[in-house]
Amino acid sequence: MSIRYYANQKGILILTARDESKSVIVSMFTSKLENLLQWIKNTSDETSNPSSHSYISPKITVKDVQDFGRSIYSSTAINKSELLFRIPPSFLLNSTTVIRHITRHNHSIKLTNPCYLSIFVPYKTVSDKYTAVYASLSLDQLLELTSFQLLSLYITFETQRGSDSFWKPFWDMLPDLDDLRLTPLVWRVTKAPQWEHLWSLLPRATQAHAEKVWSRFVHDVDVVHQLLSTQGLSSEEIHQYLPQERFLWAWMCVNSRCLYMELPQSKDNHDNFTMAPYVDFLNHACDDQCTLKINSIGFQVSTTSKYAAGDQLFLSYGPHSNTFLLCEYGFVLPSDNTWNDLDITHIILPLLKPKQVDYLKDQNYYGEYTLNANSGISFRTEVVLAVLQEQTPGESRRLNGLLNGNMDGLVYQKNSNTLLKKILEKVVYDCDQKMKLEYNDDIDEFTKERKRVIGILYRDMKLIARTELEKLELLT
Ligand SMILES: C[S@@+](CC[C@H](N)C(=O)[O-])C[C@H]1O[C@@H](n2cnc3c(N)ncnc32)[C@H](O)[C@@H]1O
Repeated sequence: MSIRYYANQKGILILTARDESKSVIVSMFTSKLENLLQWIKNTSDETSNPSSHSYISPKITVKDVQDFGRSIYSSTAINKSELLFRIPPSFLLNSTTVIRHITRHNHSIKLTNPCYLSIFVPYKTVSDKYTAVYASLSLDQLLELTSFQLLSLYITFETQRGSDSFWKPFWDMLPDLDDLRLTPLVWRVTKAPQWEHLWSLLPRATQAHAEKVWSRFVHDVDVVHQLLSTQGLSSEEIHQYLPQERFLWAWMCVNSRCLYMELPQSKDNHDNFTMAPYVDFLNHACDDQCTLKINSIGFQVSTTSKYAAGDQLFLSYGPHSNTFLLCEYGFVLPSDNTWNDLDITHIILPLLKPKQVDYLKDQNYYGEYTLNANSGISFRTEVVLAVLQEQTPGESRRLNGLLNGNMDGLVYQKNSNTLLKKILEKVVYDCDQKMKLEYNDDIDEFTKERKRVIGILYRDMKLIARTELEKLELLT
């Protein structure tokens, strides 16, 4: 249970705590935040020894608000291009720092790469059953894990080490699993009430994305379990060291809070990320409102626009549709997500004849037929609508002209528009049935919320279909 502040329309924060128990929760939040600041040796003077101190602008504050969770607000006006945070490398959680901390417990490993040696680790460390596992792991075994697997394993272990973990102040400010309750992966792993039904209600494209997240998670669980079994742990012990819900929570914290950062020892781009205390309180908005810079003195965030006192500060996590945001982060933008798209692949594929399928596969245009909220139909969609008009597409000069960019495709437009109109009318009809979920009255609060976001996804899809239909009507 966490206390919330409610932002009114002007973004002014109103604390709703009235009774004493709620005030206790508020003061716990404040003291955990202070611990975090103390731990990262915060200074509000950006000139003082930047290589070891974190800088947190004195013009910002963290609040826990409804619908957003912990969020960063300006406490006074902030200009464009002002530095907001600088977190030094030793306080960033990524595969470099984790390997440095883990190998501290294994005296036979000598790290030589300078990227590890500049990381601060406490001289005194407490030994326990978790550090005994660290001590048994070789550097090769650690380097074989993806950053994702390594960080999820480490967070799961370290959070069970309580105050003996160097990172405790950071763990204490991570969200609860309940805060991530809208994520389909979380419903599925925790077997939430009606999860199978909820899963079946998801739009196809969202369901497909949620399946991919599930497969990634299951794969990571398998890899980490296998690693621990090679260290001599029985399967019962593995479940004690890595309780499923705690691992899920750690995995979701990594997934929803990782920021791109190139790391010297990473095997591929997926490993290039870090978690950054305090910076990770920034919520997402479509427009890029902050900019990131990474160098030897750490991870730095500056503003790209002005803020008035009381504004919430945002960072764009990337060009993400609501499907992506829900599956990966556990939230949706209720309106104006310019990256939303409508996937009509499942309606188009059954219309294709074998020769058309072969042609599309040959040309790498098979599947992923979408319309975007802003830019309308994608080129892939335009191509497939043209291919549907060709009996022997491989022999069509006009089709090849369209694909090579030598022809504008006008010759196909009339029939493409007629077919697209029928498809979009079907989408609108289907969405009309499902959008009502946004206003469901399920008696279980969490199920109600989950259904509400599914309803929003259908509303998003209908909006794109209707906008495109209006454009088509103007053309006829
Ligand atoms: C990097 S964290 C941001 C801090 C987070 N609010 C917290 O309480 O710790 C990312 C998480 O914040 C929440 N979040 C981010 N942007 C949001 C938004 N625009 N609306 C609602 N929730 C958002 C989601 O739960 C997401 O998984």
